[in-house]
Amino acid sequence: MQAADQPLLTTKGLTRRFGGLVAVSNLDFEIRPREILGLIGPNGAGKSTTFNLISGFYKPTAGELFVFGRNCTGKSPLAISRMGLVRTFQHGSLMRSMSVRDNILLGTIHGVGRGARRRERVAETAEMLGLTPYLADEAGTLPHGLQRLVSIGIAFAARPRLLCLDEPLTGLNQTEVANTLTVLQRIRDEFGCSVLLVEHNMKAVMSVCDRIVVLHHGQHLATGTPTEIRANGNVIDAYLGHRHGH
Ligand SMILES: Nc1ncnc2c1ncn2[C@@H]1O[C@H](COP(=O)(O)OP(=O)(O)OP(=O)(O)O)[C@@H](O)[C@H]1O
Repeated sequence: MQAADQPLLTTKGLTRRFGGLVAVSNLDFEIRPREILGLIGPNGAGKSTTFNLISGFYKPTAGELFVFGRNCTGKSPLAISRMGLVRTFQHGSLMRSMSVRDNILLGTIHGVGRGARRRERVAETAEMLGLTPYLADEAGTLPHGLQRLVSIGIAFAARPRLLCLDEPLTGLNQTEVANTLTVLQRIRDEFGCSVLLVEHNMKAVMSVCDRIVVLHHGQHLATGTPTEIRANGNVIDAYLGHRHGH
């Protein structure tokens, strides 16, 4: 059993090179139970690379990755997702021609049980995300904001302990952003699930995250609460000074 306060994920010296370019350099950070952690940084800072490293899609050039206390360095995406770390993709993960119900059902393939249990899980997930009225609709016909929620629903239907979201707010209007942030808070508060949020919408990150990790040129620049990050001179110089309010 893991101690209640043991980090869900820890990286030690995580490094990824692409030829001569060091996309992520010697990165140490952790994700704690029941927290929404923002991962931010200017374009090219190394956020997506970090995201791909921790979900097993990229192998690190150096360094180690621990998931729930186990060394998972070099493990496959499937092995990592079966340990309870589930991710979404920047451009959505849904099957456009399938119903919302069948999309969410895809997220229950592993570890949920048989038919009735899976259907129950779909209903509970849809309720949680406000998708119940759309269960029979073809996913590709829904407004953009609802499609994003379906993608989150597919990932969350597996009831991960850590849900990793890659720019889930891109292209959403203000109402859709607010709605999605409420969903993320409920996922944390009601299910005790931690969330890793890679996101450019700074206002949203500042409002929803418990802690924020800032990358710059592949290097760790700062970690802190939103208040600490806002006041951090290095962050302001490197990033917020140019992009705050984006
Ligand atoms: N597959 C790859 N091959 C070569 N270089 C890559 C690859 N993926 C990323 N890079 C480079 O690594 C650096 C970090 O890129 P990454 O996509 O991780 O940054 P990011 O912070 O996610 O940027 P953005 O906010 O623009 O999505 C960039 O210089 C990028 O060009």
